[in-house]
Amino acid sequence: MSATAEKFRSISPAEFFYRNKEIAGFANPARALYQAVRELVENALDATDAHGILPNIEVSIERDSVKQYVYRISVKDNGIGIPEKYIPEAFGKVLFSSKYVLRQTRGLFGLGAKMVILYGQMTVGEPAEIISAAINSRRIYSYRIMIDVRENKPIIVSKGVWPNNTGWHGTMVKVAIEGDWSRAKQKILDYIKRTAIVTPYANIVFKTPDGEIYTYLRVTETIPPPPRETKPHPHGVDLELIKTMISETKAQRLIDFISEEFQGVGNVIAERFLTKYGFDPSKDPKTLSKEELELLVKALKEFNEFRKPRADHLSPIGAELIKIGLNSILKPEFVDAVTRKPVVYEGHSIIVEVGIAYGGSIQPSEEVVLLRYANKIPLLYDEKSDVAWKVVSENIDWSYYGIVFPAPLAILVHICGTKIPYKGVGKESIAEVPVIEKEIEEGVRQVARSLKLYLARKQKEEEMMRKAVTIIKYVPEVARNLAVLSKANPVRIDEKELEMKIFELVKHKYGEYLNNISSPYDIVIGIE
Ligand SMILES: Nc1ncnc2c1ncn2[C@@H]1O[C@H](COP(=O)(O)OP(=O)(O)OP(=O)(O)O)[C@@H](O)[C@H]1O
Repeated sequence: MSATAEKFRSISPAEFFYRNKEIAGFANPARALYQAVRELVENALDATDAHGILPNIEVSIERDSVKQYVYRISVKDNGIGIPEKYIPEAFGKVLFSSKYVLRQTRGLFGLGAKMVILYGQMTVGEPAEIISAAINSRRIYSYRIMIDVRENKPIIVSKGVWPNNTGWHGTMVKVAIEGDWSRAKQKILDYIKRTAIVTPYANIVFKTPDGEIYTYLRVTETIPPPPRETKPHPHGVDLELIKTMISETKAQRLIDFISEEFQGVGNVIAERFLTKYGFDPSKDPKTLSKEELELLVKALKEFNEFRKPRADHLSPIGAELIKIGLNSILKPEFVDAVTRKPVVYEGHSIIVEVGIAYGGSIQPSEEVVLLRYANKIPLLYDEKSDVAWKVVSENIDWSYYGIVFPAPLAILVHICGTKIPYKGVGKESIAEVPVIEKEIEEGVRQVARSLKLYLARKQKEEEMMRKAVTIIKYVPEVARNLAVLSKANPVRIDEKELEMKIFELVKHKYGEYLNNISSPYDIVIGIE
């Protein structure tokens, strides 16, 4: 038997994702349509709110009149735009991004927009169109682009330039892909709605292939402080990172390298650290041996006198905005939210935020309605494998908080940070990292306690109301009887007047529960 020789070759990142589109969320036409909208909307939001611009986002999906499986997606924003020289690669080279820095953005992998274009190319074959003007650009550029999968580079099909007379800035991306609107519709509508909940400062207009228009208008002009780039924390480094940092640093002494390139390290601490572990502070970091580098990484992770990672570069939504968002979209009877203090995960700060909404327009259901977010991205798939699901369904005993299912209860969990432990590049669920799980649990308990107080107060009010109503119910009768008895009395008593007098007495005692009741007759009708 003759063995055939194995054929070896390497493939480009574009080809890898072309072959494995499922791992990026493009498993079938329905999922792909959802994922495409998501990737483009997230880029639009990153280009606006992460730069302090109040977002105006227009999303449209149109069905091709002949090929019914073809959908044309267009997403337009008023963001910072893309400098012309980067447009082709930003949309035509897989793993090309402006977000490979330590900054809290929705985008992370340098993949999303390219996957949409690649998927469109595989299923429909039309080039994608990108129209963009960077801030202060005197021209608007338009590129029609395809991706050279083998070479992982953009193919520019055509290019246009216009004068930017109105000072417009922003980006519009148009791409045709195979989709399945009927199966994706609910998820896409949910996605847009959940995005609107955490961006109450955005205008979002969504035009569906059925000709419906969903509009989420800005309800506040308050926008979270934009995220800022930060430096790595010593506890988060590994051998590879330290090598890169050393190759890029301008510092010529170890002490300068440690104090300048890391966050949370001043000169004094850097010196104490280096002395403790026997490093010469004036040594050139570029001359460290392999063994010394290994020792340095171990020591950086171990030394516990560095300041904790800072979190002022992060951009949490904030409890007030969460409450505004939940109120305006879910219209509940009760809402509360909390932004927890930062915690540290592998040398990165993480902030967990939790919101709660109860009653009102929320439909009672057998389970908590869980609204999950990471860096302001709504996560809709793989709910059951997410750490937040574990917390609300396993760790919390809701009966302790006075909740009996079915209940009209929604919990919002937002995790933000420069490193999020997503379970995959599709960014749909978050791993069960103990420190994050604990924070979510504490946050949920905090807002659940506030709901419990509200429900207890409401129950007491209802009891008092019932009591007052029961008493008042008899007012007319007691008054009549008193009037009859008083007939023997020479002084004439007006029956009506007496009823009102007794009613006023009762109202005086229970007045705060009887705001809408001005006469005993209102009650008699109302209570049965
Ligand atoms: N609407 C937009 N406005 C401004 N810049 C954009 C826009 N869309 C994309 N870009 C630029 O193109 C780059 C590539 O986008 P892409 O969606 O491929 O990856 P990403 O957003 O960096 O990461 P991820 O794969 O996690 O979404 C972005 O980093 C950004 O610089």
